[in-house]
Amino acid sequence: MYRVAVIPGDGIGPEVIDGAVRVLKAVTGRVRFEYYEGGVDVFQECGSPIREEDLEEIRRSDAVLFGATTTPFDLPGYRSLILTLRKELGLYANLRIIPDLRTGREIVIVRENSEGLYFGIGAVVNGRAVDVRLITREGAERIARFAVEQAKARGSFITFVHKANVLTGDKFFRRIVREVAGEEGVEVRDAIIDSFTIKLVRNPWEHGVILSENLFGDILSDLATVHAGSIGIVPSGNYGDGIALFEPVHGSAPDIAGKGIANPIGAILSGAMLLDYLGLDGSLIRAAVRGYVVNGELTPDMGGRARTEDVVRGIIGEIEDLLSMDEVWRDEIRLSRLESDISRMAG
Ligand SMILES: NC(=O)c1ccc[n+]([C@@H]2O[C@H](COP(=O)([O-])OP(=O)(O)OC[C@H]3O[C@@H](n4cnc5c(N)ncnc54)[C@H](O)[C@@H]3O)[C@@H](O)[C@H]2O)c1
Ligand SMILES: CC(C)[C@H](C(=O)O)[C@@H](O)C(=O)O
Ligand SMILES: [Mg+2]
Repeated sequence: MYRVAVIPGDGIGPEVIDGAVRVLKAVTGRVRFEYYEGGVDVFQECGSPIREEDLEEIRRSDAVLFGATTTPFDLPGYRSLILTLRKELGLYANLRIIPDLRTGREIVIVRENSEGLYFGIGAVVNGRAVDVRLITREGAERIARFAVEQAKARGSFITFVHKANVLTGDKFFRRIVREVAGEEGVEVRDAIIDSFTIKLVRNPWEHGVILSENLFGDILSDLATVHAGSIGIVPSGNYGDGIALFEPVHGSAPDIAGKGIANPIGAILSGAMLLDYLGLDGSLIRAAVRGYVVNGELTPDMGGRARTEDVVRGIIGEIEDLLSMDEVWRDEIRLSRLESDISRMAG
């Protein structure tokens, strides 16, 4: 039995995580879910966005499923819960997979998740504000290795997106990426961040594994979601050398929170990534999602009138249909919907 720490968060976080957990329970009985609070309310109670005793328990879990929390712009001393968890759990690699659910194509983004402008050295002194953009050799090497493994698993290459024509840190980062990839025989293509945004908008599927520094990856991954049809369907995995955390790329969406219309698919596909990480099989969830998207009613962010609950029930229904089929026919259906999984398995 695996133990998964669930942190729903606030806004639409609880709404979409509820659906993701129900879908996970529909495909496996091998996961036990433990729930934890986190965010501004906990901060106001104890001065941290997550209680220390809860963090200790989370550290001992097999994986984390995270919703989203709202980050106030100006709450003195507050640091976003997701940034706190990435730091405390050592999650230095952020894998964001933007799916075209109708064709199986994917935009794969590997975002460095621990350094850059997020390292957290910032101050305002005598009317001057400064934020340090830190790139370390250790940080650059480990994310380069992560991207190399992703590229090799896909028989692909790396597009390193940077501003090395201006920034010292990116000149340094670029040299290390090329060193590491060269040792493994993986091709690295250069892309300069400003002009690359045009390529990502116009020609999104041909960039192999997109690797970039933290803030660039944050921006590129939201931009890329337009090619999925909605930010609401994009999953992600935060990985380190131990535990991993899975979350939809979107945020707490205060503008639609409580309306029952949040798209749960990003959280559900994050659950599929979590099963893969545990060594279980996430592909049944992906097949069910793709089956539902082709035939079912979608939420308003994708032009439909469905409610969150309709989509969750529809995907669970797809899972039940797949599970009711005999093994051969189920695999036929499952694999026919999962070109990207097949190509990944084929290496
Ligand atoms: N992992 C996290 O905790 C996380 C990630 C991103 C943003 N945030 C926080 O969320 C808050 C809002 O941020 P934002 O507005 O920039 O980004 P957001 O992703 O919350 O919302 C952007 C837009 O996309 C829509 N949207 C997002 N997810 C959706 C879904 N599942 N279904 C349907 N529509 C969806 C929203 O309604 C909104 O119009 C901020 O406080 C931000 O800090 C948290
Ligand atoms: C909420 C915010 C701190 C976070 C980030 O900037 O990484 C979010 O935008 C994300 O993409 O996970
Ligand atoms: Mg972001």
